[in-house]
Amino acid sequence: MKCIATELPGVVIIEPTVHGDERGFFYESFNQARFAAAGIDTTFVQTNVSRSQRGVLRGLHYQWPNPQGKLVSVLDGEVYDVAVDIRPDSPTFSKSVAVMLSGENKRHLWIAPGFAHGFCVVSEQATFTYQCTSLYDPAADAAIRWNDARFALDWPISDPQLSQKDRKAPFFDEVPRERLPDYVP
Ligand SMILES: Cc1cn([C@H]2C[C@H](O)[C@@H](COP(=O)(O)OP(=O)(O)O[C@H]3O[C@H](C)C(=O)[C@H](O)[C@H]3O)O2)c(=O)[nH]c1=O
Repeated sequence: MKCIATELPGVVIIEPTVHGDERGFFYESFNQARFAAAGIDTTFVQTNVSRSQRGVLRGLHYQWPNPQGKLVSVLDGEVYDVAVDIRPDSPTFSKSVAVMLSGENKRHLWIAPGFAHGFCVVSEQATFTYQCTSLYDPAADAAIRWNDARFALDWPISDPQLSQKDRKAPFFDEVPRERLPDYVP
């Protein structure tokens, strides 16, 4: 597998080694030893799958307390995936990384705990799957408005289909400090 650093420490693009043969292909989506050797020493306790149609945008979401690290990828279709540093004390606060993830490129994105995450679907359909380092905690589940000008995200769609929760998500400046992740160097 190949790891590609991004401008955000804690957000890493991973390209798995794909084993193709006349039947199709095989790749390891996660291998604890290989990830640890690459500096991502983690395990996962929950795997999620969501399916969305073109134009759907899910995000920007995070958990605090009980933040989740996420290893995200697309099984089929294509999404524009975004991780945003929302930790006020972080040296890279308010910076973001955007990556195209697709069933074709098989790219994964590791997003350490403390970042907000979101994606929008640019194919007819997309099956999105991600492993989390901590369990879903509805009381800690939080969202920030997808198009908050503070983060200047360059979404490839302008009028996304949003959940009710995401339509009403607060802007960053409306979120009390205690509901934002702490920066852990
Ligand atoms: C996240 C989650 C949700 N749910 C239930 C709660 C709702 O009844 C339903 C849909 O939840 P929600 O609208 O929050 O799902 P998404 O909008 O896809 O949220 C996710 O999408 C963004 C991109 C993320 O990175 C987060 O992991 C996650 O917030 O699934 C669960 O039962 N377990 C879970 O772990």
